Amino acid sequence: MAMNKPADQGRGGLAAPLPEQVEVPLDNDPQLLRIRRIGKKLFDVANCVIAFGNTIPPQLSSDPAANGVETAFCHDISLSDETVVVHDTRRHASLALHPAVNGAPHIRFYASHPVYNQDKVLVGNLSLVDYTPRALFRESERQMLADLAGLVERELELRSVNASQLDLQKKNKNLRRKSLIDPLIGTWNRGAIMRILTIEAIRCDKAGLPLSLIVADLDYFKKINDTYGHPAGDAVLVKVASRLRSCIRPQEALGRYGGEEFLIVLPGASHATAMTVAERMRAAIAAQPEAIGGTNLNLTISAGVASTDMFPTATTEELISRADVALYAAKDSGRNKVMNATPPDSP
Ligand SMILES: Nc1nc2c(ncn2[C@@H]2O[C@H](COP(=O)(O)OP(=O)(O)OP(=O)(O)O)[C@@H](O)[C@H]2O)c(=O)[nH]1
Repeated sequence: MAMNKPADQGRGGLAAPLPEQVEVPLDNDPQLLRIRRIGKKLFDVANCVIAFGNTIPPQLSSDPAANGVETAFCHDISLSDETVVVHDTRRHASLALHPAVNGAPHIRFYASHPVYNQDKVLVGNLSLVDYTPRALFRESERQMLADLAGLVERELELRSVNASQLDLQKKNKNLRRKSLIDPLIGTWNRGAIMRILTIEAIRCDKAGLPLSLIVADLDYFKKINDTYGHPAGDAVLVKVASRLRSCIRPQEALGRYGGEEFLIVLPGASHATAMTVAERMRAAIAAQPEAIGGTNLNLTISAGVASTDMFPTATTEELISRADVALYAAKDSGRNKVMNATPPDSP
């Protein structure tokens, strides 16, 4: 019997402890199944098994190329960092005692080659199993077995690269999201809402649709801060943002334009529609007091509305400043009001 290294330990008696966190593929990974099928055909053996250090052996695999008993047998043998060839298992000290050797399906031949991950950590073995002993396992066959194990390693590497890429994409997405969202109230921040306004203005212009915007501002907010403290003021901003958000549709956007000033972009909305939305917002805030830190606070907003159907040639900046003028008119006329920006000669 020629053998490079005795496969004489059960899974519980590994010579070297397995790394805890080794990424291992699933047993029914299609790429690995393909490699196993090639191995089976190439070496004309009963089975080609890829056993990973920390996977549970699939006793009943759905894979037609796999045989549960042989797979379990290969999982029972400790990982080896060298090529192992057992020409006849009946003559091997410990394998001869294995139930799959001294009983059905009477495994007689076993060969394996180590599989490393990209960190050069031993993670598994690619093994061949057959029912008849083999007198010979040539050097060229050892080389082919090593090449096959190399294909498995390549798969692991690809898998790891894909996972890192996905992770990076996720992180980028989160970072991008963070750069667009106001950290306190969770609406678009000023930069993001301005970008949305620019994009929507171009889109509506091309489509021949109107575009409206609302600038809404909390009334007497300084008094809330002064009376109840800045954290209470922050809580008010969060609640108000939530009520405003409930008044708009998904294709409309709410952003924090300044401290307690909100910009709402309404693509496709006419001036009349925008006035209705702004009035709905005003009513939603004034409808009932907000409980902040055990105190019921009566809140109101004032709002100014400007639309391209009233100012067809206005730039987005001009529209905002028109809405701002209307907002201050609403403040001047007593607050808790909505005012519209109209051209000087309109009724
Ligand atoms: N708590 C809190 N306060 C803020 C924040 N940003 C701005 N403010 C405060 O908002 C207040 C705005 O005050 P003013 O501009 O006088 O407005 P106002 O008191 O609402 O008065 P009117 O708008 O005229 O009704 C200031 O006290 C700012 O410090 C914030 O993020 N959190």
